[in-house]
Amino acid sequence: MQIQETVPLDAPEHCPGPSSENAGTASACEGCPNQQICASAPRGEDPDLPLVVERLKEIKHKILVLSGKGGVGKSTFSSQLAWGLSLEEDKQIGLMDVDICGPSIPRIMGVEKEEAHQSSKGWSPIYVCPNLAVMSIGFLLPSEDSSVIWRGPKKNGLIKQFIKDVNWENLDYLIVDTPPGTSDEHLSLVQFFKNSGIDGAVVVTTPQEVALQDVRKEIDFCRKASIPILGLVENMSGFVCPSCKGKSNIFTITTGGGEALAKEMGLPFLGKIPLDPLIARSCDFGKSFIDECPESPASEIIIDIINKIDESLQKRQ
Ligand SMILES: Nc1ncnc2c1ncn2[C@@H]1O[C@H](COP(=O)(O)OP(=O)(O)OP(=O)(O)O)[C@@H](O)[C@H]1O
Repeated sequence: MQIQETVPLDAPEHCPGPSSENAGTASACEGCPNQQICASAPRGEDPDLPLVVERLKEIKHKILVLSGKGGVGKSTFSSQLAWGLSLEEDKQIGLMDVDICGPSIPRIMGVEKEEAHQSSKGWSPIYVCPNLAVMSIGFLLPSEDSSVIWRGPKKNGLIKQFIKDVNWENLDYLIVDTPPGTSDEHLSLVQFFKNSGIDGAVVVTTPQEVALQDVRKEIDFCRKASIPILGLVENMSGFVCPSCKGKSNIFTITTGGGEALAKEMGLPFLGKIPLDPLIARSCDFGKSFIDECPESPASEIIIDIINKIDESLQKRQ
């Protein structure tokens, strides 16, 4: 199933797409909240697309990390995935944060006080260890507050600049931490990554019913945009008591949680990561949880999920 990737998901019926000749002026545009923006935006295929494709050519595997809801642990999982993949020292890993309104990767990766530097080859990512580089769109924002009111074309322009100008060099894996839901950022990512290929998306949810509902929309978005789904991760799946190690469920699971949803939607279920205060602590201190607490059951589960993702990517080659 292929859709016009540039048509927003909340667009009116018969939306011609923001880059079409009659964007903002067609009869279908009447009453659309984006009409003004579309009417004034540039037309046709983006002339910078070849530059974006050239930049992304150096990256072997590209993985999007998505969630329907905010706060379910998407950035936490993205960071663990990056740390975990970097344990193979001969592999080069990049972690890219495109959450314009709430970039949290710099803090989680312990680089929030760093500044990105520009060279003749573009922006250099920040290395947290020799084979793990991090870059956040937050490093390019003029001020923390200005981004919150940005809409469609301006966000799209910033994401394009970000993808085009960051000099990752040769990467084996690029993990892209996205904002929650299906917003302008996702449409831009699909537009800029489509010609160089996205290997797939990992979708993160909690077992809570409201989170699962939104995940269905995320899965639908991936299917419409022809993004393969590598699998579903259930995060905050029960609480492990630090003293007795007993597990209790925090969210009432009425429809079977992430595992049942994955089965229903015909997707691989990658695993259940428990709520563990030590995961939150590692993130707050910018450390790798799997390095800090290798013996923890949560670490074993995270490593198992990473291995499953890696195996599925190798099979796709
Ligand atoms: N398994 C876990 N155990 C304990 N705390 C967790 C776990 N996963 C995430 N957290 C904590 O939950 C909070 C939200 O996580 P995170 O920022 O990764 O969510 P998110 O989905 O990326 O949010 P947003 O969509 O707003 O960017 C953080 O404080 C994080 O440390």
